[in-house]
Amino acid sequence: MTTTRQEPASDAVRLTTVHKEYGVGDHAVTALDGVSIGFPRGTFTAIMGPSGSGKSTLLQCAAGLDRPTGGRVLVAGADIGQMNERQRTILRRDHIGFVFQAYNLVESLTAAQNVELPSRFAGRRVSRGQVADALAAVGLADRAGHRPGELSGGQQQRVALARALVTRPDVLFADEPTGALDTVTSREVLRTMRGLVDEEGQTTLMVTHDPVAAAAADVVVFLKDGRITDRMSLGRRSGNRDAASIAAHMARLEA
Ligand SMILES: Nc1ncnc2c1ncn2[C@@H]1O[C@H](COP(=O)(O)OP(=O)(O)OP(=O)(O)O)[C@@H](O)[C@H]1O
Repeated sequence: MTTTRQEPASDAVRLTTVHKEYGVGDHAVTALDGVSIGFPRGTFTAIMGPSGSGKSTLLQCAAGLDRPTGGRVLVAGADIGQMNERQRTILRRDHIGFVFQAYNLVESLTAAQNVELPSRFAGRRVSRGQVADALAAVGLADRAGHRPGELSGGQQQRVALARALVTRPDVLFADEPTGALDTVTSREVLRTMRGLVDEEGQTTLMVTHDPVAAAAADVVVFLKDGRITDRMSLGRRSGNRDAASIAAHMARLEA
């Protein structure tokens, strides 16, 4: 594909003047209005913005779950706009991991079986060793045989993380991964996600409403009315101070 040559080598995902409209005519809603941004490999980006600003739409377009109405999305060097539905499904299976607010674990299966099952359904076998490695990477090596009902909310979300990471995806997409968790378990999941970036170089994109969650990232991107308004680089993280600046920035956007 000739388009791949234009992708900077360091970006795992790149959006170029991406537009997304829902509906037509009088009912048309512009969810993304010319968004251009690259997500460098090995970095953790948080996407924030007021309700309806286009965060989930950006995530869905960047992950190949939805198609933009205009512009271009490159994931792992491939142009999503040039792909049919089947090719996008394969791209998601082989290159992308997802975590959502709801863990969506199967209650009757063990943690290890939950990690293994979706890949097998998608036609991609993962070995026992890969499952064990994924559980170890999220700090749950000793919980492989436990069922979801025997795990805390934070541990269940970490099983969902292991499930997303077992195929070693190029990019992990997380939509409000701590939205259903209390402060303590939320911190535990964020620490795990941060560790995966630092130790495994896991490129991660996370949508969140929570400034504390966003402070775990390297960069916070702010959206308003479908446009990127700002980008805050957190450099060496300083926890609460970053969360306070992020919250102040959000308050200005929502004013
Ligand atoms: N399937 C859809 N059909 C029509 N309009 C949609 C659809 N999905 C999103 N929208 C609209 O697109 C805009 C952006 O929505 P999006 O869900 O991306 O925002 P968000 O920032 O994630 O919001 P929230 O924080 O409330 O989840 C909103 O105006 C929303 O109403």
